Amino acid sequence: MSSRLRGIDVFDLEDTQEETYGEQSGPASPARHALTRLYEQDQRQRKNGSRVSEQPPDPPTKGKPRLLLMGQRRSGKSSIASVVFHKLPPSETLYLESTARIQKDTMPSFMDFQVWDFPGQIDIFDNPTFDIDAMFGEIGALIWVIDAQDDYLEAVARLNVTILNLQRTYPNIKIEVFIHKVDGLSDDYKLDIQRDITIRIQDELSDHGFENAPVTFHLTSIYNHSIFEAFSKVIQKLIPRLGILEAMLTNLCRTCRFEKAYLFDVLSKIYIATDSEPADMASYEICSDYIDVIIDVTEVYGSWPRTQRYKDSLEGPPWNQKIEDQVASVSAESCMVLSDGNKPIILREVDKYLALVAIMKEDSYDKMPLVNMNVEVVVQGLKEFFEITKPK
Ligand SMILES: Nc1nc2c(ncn2[C@@H]2O[C@H](COP(=O)(O)OP(=O)(O)OP(=O)(O)O)[C@@H](O)[C@H]2O)c(=O)[nH]1
Repeated sequence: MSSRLRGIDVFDLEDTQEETYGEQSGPASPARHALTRLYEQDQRQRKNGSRVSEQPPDPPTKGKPRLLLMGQRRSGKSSIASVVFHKLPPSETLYLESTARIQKDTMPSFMDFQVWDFPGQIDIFDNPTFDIDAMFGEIGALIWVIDAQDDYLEAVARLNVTILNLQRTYPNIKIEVFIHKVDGLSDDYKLDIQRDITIRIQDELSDHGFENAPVTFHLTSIYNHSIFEAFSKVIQKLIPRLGILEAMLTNLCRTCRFEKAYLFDVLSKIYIATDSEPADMASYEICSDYIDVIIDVTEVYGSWPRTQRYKDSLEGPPWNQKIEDQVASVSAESCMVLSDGNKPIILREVDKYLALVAIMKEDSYDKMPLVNMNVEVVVQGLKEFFEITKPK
């Protein structure tokens, strides 16, 4: 087993005896077990040149996973894509023009997915020029956007036709219904709409013999974090072995006494995993806003590349060690702590796309060196996870 993987051992703040890296003597955590199994499986696979599969994940996709945004005209598809993936301020979506042709966007992110924005007026099943197989063959998820502030009966009817057409040939396609523009609607009204739409879709599907079609509903708006939360849930379904990531974060929270930890895709601010405590909007918002603070600060002050001379002086006497061996985090500049009230927040870059953000409890602050060490160990584990699970 590689030393890096062995480093998945984390150090409990309760037990300050265990402050050195090394073999863990006590019982291993579920995350460690899972990652070890995954690692060994990967080693076997490399040796045999074949895939050894204990629990087969979703069928591998050849290209980049694709998210298709569909729905009626003016339902808000382009606004969603622009706000989430291009940082357009929500108020500026008022000036977006209607989409005339399919917009294909490749998102540079930890999993390099594509977002296709369909014009509302197109009915792909009515139009023989569309190659349905090329479109849906390697799809990650179909996101159907319904304008909750408008009459939605026609949108629901079109969605039903689409699901029925797809279920016969592509039964595994994940269908995500965004009941959108719910800002300004009362909580009771939102839930009434969601219930009504859900019943209409499920009744239609069961009339045609599809009882358990994979359809999920989300209440969304571009004017708050709900759209990011919904995309997070959609993307998480595309991550193979998400449970391992969640177990690693849960373990980190337990050992460092963090209240909540999120693994973020920094560009889109979608969170791709969190610990097992229930995710609440407030903690997501504060962690996501904190990423903005860090990005803004970096934009103002720039990153801080060390000159070779400075590096040589740091690595020389009295330390006589490589910088990487001297600090807990190689990219120490992105490891910062801010205090929000009495709860510090820690952000640690994982790679150029991902960052780990956690809300700490008050009393964990005085054990910062140990916290840093645990975070570093988990970050190395995360890197290893993505190395092993990335499509080959
Ligand atoms: N209140 C509110 N308005 C929204 C929201 N999302 C989008 N809109 C508005 O809805 C209008 C239509 O948005 P678009 O993104 O152009 O809709 P579209 O689905 O791409 O439309 P087509 O390109 O014609 O298919 C714009 O004026 C947006 O500002 C939302 O969450 N809440």
